[in-house]
Amino acid sequence: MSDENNVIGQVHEQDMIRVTDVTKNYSLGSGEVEVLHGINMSVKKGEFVSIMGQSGSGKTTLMNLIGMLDSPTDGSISINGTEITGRSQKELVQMRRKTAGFIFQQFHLIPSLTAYENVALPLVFAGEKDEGAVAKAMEKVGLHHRMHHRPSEMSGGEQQRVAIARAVVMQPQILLADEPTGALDAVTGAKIMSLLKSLAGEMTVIMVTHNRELADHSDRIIELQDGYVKISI
Ligand SMILES: Nc1ncnc2c1ncn2[C@@H]1O[C@H](COP(=O)(O)OP(=O)(O)OP(=O)(O)O)[C@@H](O)[C@H]1O
Repeated sequence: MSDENNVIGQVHEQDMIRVTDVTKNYSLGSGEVEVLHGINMSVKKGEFVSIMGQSGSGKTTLMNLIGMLDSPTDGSISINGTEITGRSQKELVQMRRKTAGFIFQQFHLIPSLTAYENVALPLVFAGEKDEGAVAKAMEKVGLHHRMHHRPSEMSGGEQQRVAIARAVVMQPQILLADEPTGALDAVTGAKIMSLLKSLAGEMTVIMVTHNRELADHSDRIIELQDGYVKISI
């Protein structure tokens, strides 16, 4: 694939995410395998972008790099104008805490904690106490009436809402969602999509999905194929 096909959008002052010539290799027993082959893309502040592509095309790998959970082998990534490549683990943890919120297909709530306590966790880890922020996040996801329920006492959709509240309680600039509706029925999934859509603008939302219908709710779709950007609509 030519470099031209691999360039998405123009570099722009308002870019929240800028990925430049990013490659990612994983070590595999005898050697290394390259799974991202020079990705170029940018996402504007407040934009809602879906990343699509077949299984193994590199969606989660790219998402983990943007979310500072992993580092590229080569190339550079900047978030809101700040270069994140070449940083120490400690710096990355700090930047991630301030900048990014994550949600996953499985909600990853702590079963023994109430909804309120689950949402408050990032504040606890940051050594902050802000009951107003927890209430505000719960309100944002429409779950202020479920504050004291435990995950087992909530539906899947409600649990994902709690996970979203936890992801946004620190007011991240970017919300990263990996198959956020994969464990939900179609109606519940559509409601979660509306919620994500309502959060975009206030923050930049990146969603990995296999579902084209869901991706159509976003502002733009970036499609990966075998570690290359295939198309951006
Ligand atoms: N830690 C790892 N070590 C070695 N190879 C890996 C590792 N993580 C991912 N890979 C490989 O990298 C490629 C891309 O994986 P990735 O999980 O990013 O794909 P994906 O598009 O998110 O797939 P899916 O839709 O199935 O989740 C795959 O071939 C995978 O086997």
